[in-house]
Amino acid sequence: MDWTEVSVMTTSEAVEAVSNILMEHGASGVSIEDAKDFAKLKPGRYGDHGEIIDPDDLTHITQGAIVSAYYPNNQHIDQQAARIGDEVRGLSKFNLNPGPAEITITPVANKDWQTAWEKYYHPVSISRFITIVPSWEDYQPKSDQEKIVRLDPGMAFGTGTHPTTRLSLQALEIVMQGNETILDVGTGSGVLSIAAKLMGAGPIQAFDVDDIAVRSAEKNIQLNPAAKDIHVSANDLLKGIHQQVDIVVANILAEIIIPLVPQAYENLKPGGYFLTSGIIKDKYEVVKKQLVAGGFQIIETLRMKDWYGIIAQKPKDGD
Ligand SMILES: C[S@@+](CC[C@H](N)C(=O)[O-])C[C@H]1O[C@@H](n2cnc3c(N)ncnc32)[C@H](O)[C@@H]1O
Repeated sequence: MDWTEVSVMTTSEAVEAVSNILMEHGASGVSIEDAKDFAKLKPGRYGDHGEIIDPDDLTHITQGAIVSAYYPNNQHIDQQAARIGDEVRGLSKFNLNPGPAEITITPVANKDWQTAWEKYYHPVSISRFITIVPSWEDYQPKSDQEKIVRLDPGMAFGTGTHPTTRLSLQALEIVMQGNETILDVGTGSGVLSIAAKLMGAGPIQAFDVDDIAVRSAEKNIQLNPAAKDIHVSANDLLKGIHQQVDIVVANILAEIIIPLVPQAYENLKPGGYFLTSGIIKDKYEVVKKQLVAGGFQIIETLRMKDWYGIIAQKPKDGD
């Protein structure tokens, strides 16, 4: 498989947010070159191979930062890179300086990357019952209880291996008992909706603001016949949606979860759960505060590496 490297020229302060944007677009990891890191290097320190380092001898950028990610080639990469650029420039709304936000696209046709891709997409047991299997892998469940989600993530986020997806699946497993109605906001590859269906959910509606994600989720639903009645559509969060469901699940960046809080509250039955993930450590307190201010009770916090997920509940009548 051929790959494309997408690099973003930004500022040191925006590195984390830009990395999140690249991950949201389906990257499995990012590499960061930050001028600040080079500035911290002291002459005479030992390098990885025992050599003495003189920072002046290293080729490096002298200002700002470059965040790069790799995506499998597809015909939408130019549009996707343009959207990444727009989102990076949009960081100024959150008082983060995006810097030049210049995007560079470089094709990478390299066998090593192919190996990395295959290594990354082996079947992965994501929770007690759910195993995610790449659509091209032959895999037989090891027990009757093991539920298989077949996925071809393409350019949409949601291979199942990212900690934020795992936290969302764990939260679903904790609250679900069967037949719940669910709204999946920011469905990406559709992974959470499909897994929820296999865990016995009732009607599910999945939304994503990105048309590529909507198409990817629809394709993945077809790969999983048990999930064929999931309804996917393009929508900005839950704008214009007025329902009364048992669960709203959203694995989206903290900044985007905040405007979703009142919409989720409105769309939940009393006693319904709002499951949020995609919350990086620094943003956990802010999101928690917004949930409480929005009327939710915090039931449980889940954590994996630097990522947090929150199980919040709309109070039952009389609570
Ligand atoms: C981190 S990915 C999560 C994908 C998948 N649900 C998972 O858990 O792996 C976040 C998704 O939210 C979508 N998204 C971002 N902003 C959104 C918005 N305002 N409304 C709906 N979806 C949005 C992105 O396009 C992306 O597919």
